[in-house]
Amino acid sequence: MHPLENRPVLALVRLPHAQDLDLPAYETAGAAGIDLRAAVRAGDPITIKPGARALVPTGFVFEVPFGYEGQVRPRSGLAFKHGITCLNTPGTIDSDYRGEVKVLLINLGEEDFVIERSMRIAQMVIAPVTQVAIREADGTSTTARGSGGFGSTGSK
Ligand SMILES: O=c1ccn([C@H]2C[C@H](O)[C@@H](COP(=O)(O)OP(=O)(O)OP(=O)(O)O)O2)c(=O)[nH]1
Ligand SMILES: [Mg+2]
Repeated sequence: MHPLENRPVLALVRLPHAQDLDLPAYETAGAAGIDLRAAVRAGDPITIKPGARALVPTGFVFEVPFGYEGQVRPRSGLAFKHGITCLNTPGTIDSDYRGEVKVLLINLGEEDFVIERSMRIAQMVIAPVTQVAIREADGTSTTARGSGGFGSTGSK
C-alpha cells in the first residue's frame, strides 16, 4: 500500500476571520510540520516588543484525531533571524480541543517584530500519543540508575 494511503485525517474548520487565508499546509512534500499563519486583521498587525509575548490567532479550529496530538513548534528561520520563538514550545493541541488554535510567541531578539496577516509564524506536527492507564503503586522495580539524574552519568 502507498504510504500516503490510510493517513489519519485532520479536519480544519475555518473561522470568519480566516476567510481569505490559505489553508494550513505542509509546505514541502516531506515536511514534518503544517505551517500556521497569523489571522490578525489586515492593516492591524501585532507588534511584539523585545522581551514581550503575544497570543496570535491562526483562524482555524483543528480536530486532531484521537490518539494524536498537535505540537506547536517555532520556525527556525524566525528564531535565527529575529529571536522569535514559541514560549510554551512545544505547545500541546489536545484531540478534544475545539477552540481556535493560537500561537504564543515571544520576542527574544533586540528589535520590535511585526506580525502581518497571513505570515507563517509557527508549525504544527501531528504526533501519536499514548494515553496510559494510571495506577497508584507501593513501589517501583529496581534499576542500575536508581534515582540518579540531572547529569549523574557525567558529560564524557
Ligand atoms: O500553543 C498552544 C497550546 C495550547 N492551545 C490550546 C489547545 C490545547 O488543547 C489547549 C490547552 O492547552 P494546555 O493543556 O497546554 O494548557 P493548560 O494551561 O493546561 O490549559 P487547560 O487547563 O485548558 O488544559 O489550549 C493552543 O491553542 N496553543
Ligand atoms: Mg491542559
